[in-house]
Amino acid sequence: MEQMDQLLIKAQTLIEALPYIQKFNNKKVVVKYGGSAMLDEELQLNVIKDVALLKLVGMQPIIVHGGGKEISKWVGLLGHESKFVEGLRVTDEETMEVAEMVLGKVNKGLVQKVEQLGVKAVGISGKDGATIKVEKKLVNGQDIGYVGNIIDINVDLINTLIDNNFIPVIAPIGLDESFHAYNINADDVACAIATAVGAEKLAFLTDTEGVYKDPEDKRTLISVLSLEQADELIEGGYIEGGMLPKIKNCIDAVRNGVSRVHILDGRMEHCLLLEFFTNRGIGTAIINYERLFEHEK
Ligand SMILES: Nc1ncnc2c1ncn2[C@@H]1O[C@H](COP(=O)(O)OP(=O)(O)O)[C@@H](O)[C@H]1O
Ligand SMILES: CC(=O)N[C@@H](CCC(=O)OP(=O)(O)O)C(=O)O
Repeated sequence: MEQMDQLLIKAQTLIEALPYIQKFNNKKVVVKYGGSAMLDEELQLNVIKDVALLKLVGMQPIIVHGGGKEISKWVGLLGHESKFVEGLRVTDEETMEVAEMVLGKVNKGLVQKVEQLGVKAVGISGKDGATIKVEKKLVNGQDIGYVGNIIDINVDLINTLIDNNFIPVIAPIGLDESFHAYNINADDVACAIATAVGAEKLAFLTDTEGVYKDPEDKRTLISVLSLEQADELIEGGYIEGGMLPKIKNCIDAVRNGVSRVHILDGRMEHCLLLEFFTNRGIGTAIINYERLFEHEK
């Protein structure tokens, strides 16, 4: 009897997913995968299984990955210390070389895992097909090296891959007008790509439950954040380090028409499936209330 109950729960879970599967059918969804949630191989496989499932039920997922912690590890092994300004890595010529090597390895590792599950994937960086065009990014007027500010996304290659049933897996590297390689914050890439392809949803998988009002107090997790509240949190100094570019990107993506932007805990098993296919909101959703009401009219 107990076994029968468990089977019924499984069936109910599938039924609960049905409206979401219909809603997102043929829709592009961008998954940004980064942080220490990437370092654990088993966790990585679970995240990739979720993305493969999104693909198999008819969505068009695009993975944009980071690898910041892995880059810092290798910069350290070479005897240097990583420096960041407003969450962005100061990138000299040597660091750029390390970043390209590490991100290339991370990229192909993710592709390998998707392929292992019988789903087609192609790993690219923003260099391929001139997908990501950048200029040098200045932070408060400060030159922090080969750090790119995205000025254009060419969606041709991404769309060709999707049209041919591949999941594009994208590393955060771009080219400037003289074809020099630049390191780009992966959150910037996810946001720019989600906007350029007109994604229905953008999910950031990171190493925190979501956004806290007070990062020291886990009870202050915010489930839904309006654009105005997000601006206030930034101005109030509640958002620090790598969360700063993430939230700024969430705000940009929502302002530029991506309907749903979520920050999820990539360390939580199957957080993507729970977010996509159940009524239980997890993590933090960043919402444009005006557009939400427009939708409902
Ligand atoms: N208000 C906040 N709420 C949640 N996390 C925050 C906040 N302010 C700063 N953070 C930090 O931001 C980190 C996530 O950003 P980051 O390390 O860049 O992630 P990723 O590598 O996945 O892009 C968290 O681990 C946390 O330490
Ligand atoms: C300019 C810049 O900061 N680039 C990032 C690119 C990788 C990244 O963003 O990785 P996560 O998403 O895992 O943090 C870096 O070098 O760390």
